[in-house]
Amino acid sequence: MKVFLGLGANLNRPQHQMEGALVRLGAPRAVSSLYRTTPVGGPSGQPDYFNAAIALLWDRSPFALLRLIHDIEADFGRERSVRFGPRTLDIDILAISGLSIDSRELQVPHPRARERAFVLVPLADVDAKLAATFGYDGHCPAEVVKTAPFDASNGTWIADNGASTSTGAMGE
Ligand SMILES: Nc1ncnc2c1ncn2[C@@H]1O[C@H](COP(=O)(O)OP(=O)(O)OP(=O)(O)O)[C@@H](O)[C@H]1O
Ligand SMILES: Nc1nc2c(c(=O)[nH]1)N=C(CO)CN2
Repeated sequence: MKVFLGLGANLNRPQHQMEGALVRLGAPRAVSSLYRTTPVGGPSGQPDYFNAAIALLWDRSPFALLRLIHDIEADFGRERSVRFGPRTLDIDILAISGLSIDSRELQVPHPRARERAFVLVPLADVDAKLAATFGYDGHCPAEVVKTAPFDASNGTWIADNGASTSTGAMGE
C-alpha cells in the first residue's frame, strides 16, 4: 500500500535528522521540498521547524509502520514531554491509500492534517490530489517557506539559496 508521511523537526540539525529518517524508511516514491515553517502551538520561543512530506510503499501492517516510526523518532533523540513542544524529529502517518483507521493508537487520515499548512504544502508536492482531499487550496502562506528542493540522485535536500537549515537557538 502507498503511505504518506509528514516529517517535522526543530531541534539540533533538522535536515540531518530528516535525511536519516528517509534512509531508515527505505526508498521513498516521492519526497517534497524542504520547508522552513513558523511553529504552530506549543511553547513560545521555540525555533522554526523544517517540514517535508514523503510517499512510500509499505507492505506490512499500519501498526508496524507506527512502531517503526516511533523507533526512528527515539533513535534521533525524540523526547515526549510537552504537547506540541520542540522536537528533534516527528513523523506522522498522514494517509494510507484506500484505508482509514480509527483506533486509540492510530488515526488515519491524520485528524489534524487538514488544519496544518506545514503539512499540506509539502504534501501537495508529493500528491496534489491527495492534498486537495484534505481541503488544501494551493495557497502557500507566508509562515511556510520553501528552502530546498529534494535531490533524488543523492537522497538529500539541496539548500540552494544559502539558507541555513540549522535552527541554532535551543538546538546544538
Ligand atoms: N496518524 C498518526 N500518525 C502518527 N501518530 C499517530 C497517528 N494517529 C495517532 N497517533 C498517535 O499519536 C501519538 C502521539 O504522537 P506525537 O507525539 O507524534 O504527537 P504530536 O506530534 O505531539 O501531535 P500531533 O499528533 O498533533 O502531530 C502517537 O504515540 C501515536 O500512537
Ligand atoms: N511549524 C510547525 N509547527 C508544529 C509542528 C510542525 O511540524 N511544524 N508540529 C507540531 C506537533 O506535531 C506542532 N507545531
